Amino acid sequence: GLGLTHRKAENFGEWYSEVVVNAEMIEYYDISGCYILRPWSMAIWEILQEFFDPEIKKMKIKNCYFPLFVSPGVLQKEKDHVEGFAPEVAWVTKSGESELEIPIAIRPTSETVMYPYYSKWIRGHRDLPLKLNQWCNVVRWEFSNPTPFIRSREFLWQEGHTAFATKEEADAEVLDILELYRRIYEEYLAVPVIKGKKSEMEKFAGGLYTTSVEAFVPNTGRGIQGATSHCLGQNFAKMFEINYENEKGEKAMVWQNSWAYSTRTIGVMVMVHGDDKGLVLPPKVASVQVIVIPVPYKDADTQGIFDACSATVNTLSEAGIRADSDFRDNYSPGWKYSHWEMKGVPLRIEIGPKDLANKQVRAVRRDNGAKIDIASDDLVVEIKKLLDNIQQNLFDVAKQKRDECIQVVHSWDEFVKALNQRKMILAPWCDEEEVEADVKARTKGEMGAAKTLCSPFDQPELPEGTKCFASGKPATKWTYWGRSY
Ligand SMILES: O=C(C[C@H]1NCCC[C@H]1O)Cn1cnc2c(c1=O)CCCC2
Ligand SMILES: [Mg+2]
Repeated sequence: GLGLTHRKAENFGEWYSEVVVNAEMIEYYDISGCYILRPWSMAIWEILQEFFDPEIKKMKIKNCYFPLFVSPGVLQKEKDHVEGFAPEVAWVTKSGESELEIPIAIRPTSETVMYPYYSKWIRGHRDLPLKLNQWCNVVRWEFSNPTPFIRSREFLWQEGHTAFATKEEADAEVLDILELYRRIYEEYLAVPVIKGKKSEMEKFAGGLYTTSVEAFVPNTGRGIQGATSHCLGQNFAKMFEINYENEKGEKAMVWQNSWAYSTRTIGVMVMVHGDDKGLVLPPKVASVQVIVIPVPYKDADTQGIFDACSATVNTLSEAGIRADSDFRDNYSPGWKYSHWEMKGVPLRIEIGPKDLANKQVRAVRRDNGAKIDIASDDLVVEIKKLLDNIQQNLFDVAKQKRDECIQVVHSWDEFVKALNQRKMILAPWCDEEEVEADVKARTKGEMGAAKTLCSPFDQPELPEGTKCFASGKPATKWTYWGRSY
């Protein structure tokens, strides 16, 4: 039949895999960890791109495209950048039958591809700021459990790479980009996120500091890094000799940022909003916001019903609403209801003989199943209101569920208890790296260890004398901890 065989609350992993396939978002591929993005999910990626790309263009960031291949020399150039990641780098070693003289890496990220040319292009202060972005794919040969959208060996992302004369400019841009990432999650995907700073252990090793938006999946009790915006400081400038002659004629190194969001955003949305009927799409990212379904009745005016459906689609489309109809005569209305619910379409419109006679349509909400009769004359206004309401409701429900998962703790025992209750834990911490390492060691297990997710910019009051939950030393900041993806 049409329905899912796994329930979200019972077998999350199987439920998720089934939803992304049954909603026609993903097709599994014969190479492990690689997935086909079908139009239903590609459309979401494009909608997010249509928001983000104009926004970075407003910031005078320009798109470019660098090669997929990285020569080994530069990849190894920034030691702490690559050492921890080396096993994930995929290499081309042959062409046809012949071995390549020198193996070539496939980009896992593009710092080392781009920065030798930043060094060449940035000579004087007039060459700054240099602000480039590229929309591309990257390859990371991950070994831990591959999951569509969330962890795949190839994924799509944008990666921004900017260079400034001053740290102040870099610091400001880090936060401007992070706000765009928050908007992607909260305004488009209806997923609540927390903005914060990564710990020294969790930050991008090659950088100065990392900020991120952190999401949370209540069903698994795991945090997930939604997107990152790093200040690289002058680390890469030193490594790749990216310096310039400043106004005073002195040689100075640039200050750099790099920032990315990826197709992982789509997986987070599926996990947060999906239910036992399948995908639930926030209207803002739904390629079809309204599906119109005729409900013919044996001797009733079938042509009239089909005409009313076409007119409804046209009226909505002209008003800028993404509407479509399902006129297939080889499926029953009931089958169609289940099919479009599985695909997560936010609103269904049914038109049967009674609706026709009463010059109305019946709208059914995907988020809460509510049925609403709408006079055809009020169609556009009422449908727009419903779509806005669905968008807001999905966010509110997700935020309420996420907030219920947040647990404030003050001691180790409370921490362990909350961890076992699959919570997102807010704890006072001394911010010492070896203490984080110790927490990881003490919480190691088949569910994975606890780690810091971020230290929220929005810090609660930290009373004088508050102790670190893990070390008992004086706490210096509130930090979110949890198991993660
Ligand atoms: O990619 C980044 C940092 C940075 N890259 C550019 C966009 C923003 C941000 O993600 C971190 N990183 C993650 N994963 C890997 C690498 C790596 O540098 C390098 C080698 C293989 C795997
Ligand atoms: Mg990784």
